[in-house]
Amino acid sequence: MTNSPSPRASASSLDGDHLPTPRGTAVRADRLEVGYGLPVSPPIDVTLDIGSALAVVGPNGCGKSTFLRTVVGLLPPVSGEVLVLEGEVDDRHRDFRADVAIELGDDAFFPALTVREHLLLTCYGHGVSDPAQVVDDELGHFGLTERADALPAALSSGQRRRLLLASVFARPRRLMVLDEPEQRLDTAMRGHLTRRLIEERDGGAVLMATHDARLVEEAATAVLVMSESGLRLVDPEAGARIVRDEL
Ligand SMILES: Nc1ncnc2c1ncn2[C@@H]1O[C@H](COP(=O)(O)OP(=O)(O)OP(=O)(O)O)[C@@H](O)[C@H]1O
Repeated sequence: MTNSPSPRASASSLDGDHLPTPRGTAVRADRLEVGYGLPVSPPIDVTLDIGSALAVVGPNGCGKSTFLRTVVGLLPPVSGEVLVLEGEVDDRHRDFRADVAIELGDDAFFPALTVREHLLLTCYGHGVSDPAQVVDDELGHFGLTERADALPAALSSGQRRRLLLASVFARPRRLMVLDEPEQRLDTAMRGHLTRRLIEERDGGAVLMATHDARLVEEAATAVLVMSESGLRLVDPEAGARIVRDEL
């Protein structure tokens, strides 16, 4: 661990002092090396504040998913340290799972539960107070109302993706961790997701890996550019340009 503060991916650090004061730290990585026995990227130093959204971009295989998997406790750090919501990363701990909503692109469904039943189950598991209403709202947001009684096998791949994203938004959370949430979504739904992620910054934080320049430009407050040669923290406009022109 270093004594110097890690680069801060908060809106305020990149845009001046006119934005609301952050309310706590969502993710802090200190000289964090991620990988599978051996590191797959240079050490990561970054701080993501509540009220901010960090997009992680870079070419295929640079370690974006591996970083996200380490942040949510699915992989141990190779070296260095990561703190989530100012505490240890431990996905066995109920508080950690209550605070951190994860969508890493793994299609995992109960084959005999409908779309609505999947969302209700998520709400019950997280103690949502008005599950029926929340589920109706998310079905509407993600364009699944007409498919609410369908089984996963009867959905299109984009609709399955919408269900996974709806599950993340249906439950309480302080930090959202998303791996390429734009995958398999049509343009309209990508726009809708972008708006939801912007709203998420009101009291929450978002950490996402993405290859979508528009999502970077509109939904992120800072961008971590990963590459073999090193890591850079840039503003969303520069990050979107890098995604469009260099990746
Ligand atoms: N389970 C694993 N065991 C060993 N190496 C792995 C494993 N999963 C991924 N890797 C390797 O780790 C490196 C980083 O992979 P990672 O999935 O984090 O990349 P990424 O930046 O998310 O790529 P993409 O843009 O393709 O999603 C790659 O070289 C990959 O081959």
